[in-house]
Amino acid sequence: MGMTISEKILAAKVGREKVVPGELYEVPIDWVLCHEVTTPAALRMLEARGMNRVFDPSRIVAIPDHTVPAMDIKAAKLYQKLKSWVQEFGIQHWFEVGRAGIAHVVLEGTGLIKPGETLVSGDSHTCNAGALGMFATGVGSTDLAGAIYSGKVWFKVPETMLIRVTGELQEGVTPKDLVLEVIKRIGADGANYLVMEWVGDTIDRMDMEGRFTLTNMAIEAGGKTGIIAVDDTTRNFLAARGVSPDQYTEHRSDPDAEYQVVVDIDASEVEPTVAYPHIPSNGRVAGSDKIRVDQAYVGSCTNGRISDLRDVARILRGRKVADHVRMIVVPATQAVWKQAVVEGLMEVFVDAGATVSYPSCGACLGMHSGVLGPNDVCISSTNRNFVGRMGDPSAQIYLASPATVAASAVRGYITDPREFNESHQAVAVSAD
Ligand SMILES: CC(C)[C@H](C(=O)O)[C@@H](O)C(=O)O
Ligand code: SF4
Repeated sequence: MGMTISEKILAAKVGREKVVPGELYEVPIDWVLCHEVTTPAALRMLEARGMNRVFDPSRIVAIPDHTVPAMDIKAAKLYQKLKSWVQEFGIQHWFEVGRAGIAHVVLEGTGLIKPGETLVSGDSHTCNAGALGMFATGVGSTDLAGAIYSGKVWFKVPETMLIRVTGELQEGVTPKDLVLEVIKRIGADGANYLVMEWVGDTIDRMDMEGRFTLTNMAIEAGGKTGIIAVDDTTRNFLAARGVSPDQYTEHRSDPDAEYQVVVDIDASEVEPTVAYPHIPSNGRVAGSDKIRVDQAYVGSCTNGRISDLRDVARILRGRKVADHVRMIVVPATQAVWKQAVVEGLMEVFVDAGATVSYPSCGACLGMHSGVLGPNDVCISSTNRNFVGRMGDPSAQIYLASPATVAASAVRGYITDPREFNESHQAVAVSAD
């Protein structure tokens, strides 16, 4: 029996020919990502036990992102705790506020993390990096403390769910719609402790940004992580960041690898999908119901990349956000922010009546820059719509693609973005 890509990565790391799902291993970790929300607790755990050390300062990446620039004194203290630790231990990869953004998106583009490697962080969306053909997963503060101290984490080798996607996505339908459709089909616990491995010609044609959106949301189906094998798209993405193939190991699943379950998706049947409150698996076709929105939010580690901002600008260009809607666009990183300036997207947002906020997690987790009030209705390009996630518990969060968020902002109610497709517009004009 062959092995899956994730089994091969774990086997290589523990120095064995083969690993089998269910086995427990202490796995060497190549990279530990630290942000200011969960790392301080791990550090305090180590300090309390007189174990205050780091396994390798060159293998730790520290990026404050959730509560920065600090919006209150508590946040300022979390940031200070992370930064003083970075300075004390000479953590090599420190990304200061103003030189970074959302940690997962910053990290994916650094050229530090590479195919075949292992990555952990005290953050559930660490699975994002799986699109680079690596084993990346979120851990709790205790495991994070262990990883910082020893460079190792215990894992039970997970089984894998194969998601096979074939065919063309329709115009106006994006990877976000695809992943919301998959989570709708399998359920919010459908991939519990499974690796979600994405294959098929749709994935082969997808750019890295779309692939990160897919692997990012593995945790929303309970997945241990998401993963996509290396191909030319991955190699070119890495080459653009100065990383050549001799610097990493490409693993791929054997044809006779064993999967716990296989999910087949015809991409051409996927529609713009909106996850209704209060769970990401509650998907329905965008525009099925006329739902008035108060806030339209574009950002997060799922959908705050430049291609997402382009999708939004395409719809907002020459149009206005509806009078009763406040629209907030949050570029995921400083690099995305700058690129949006260069491409003139910022002007489009401002002209349309949307505001732009600094790169951070912002309102994705109800921290700042767009926290929802009682009964607010928000259409959001983020990844979770749990009760109270973005603010008041009575607020309603609808998850969607950036295009759907933009279309809904313009109309003032949740709208199918295909209404803004060029072909659709042409038909509308000729019918006039
Ligand atoms: C703050 C952090 C622990 C949390 C996570 O683990 O995912 C956050 O990033 C989130 O998206 O809910
Ligand atoms: S952007 Fe949202 S989902 Fe991503 S790490 Fe930040 S809070 Fe978590």
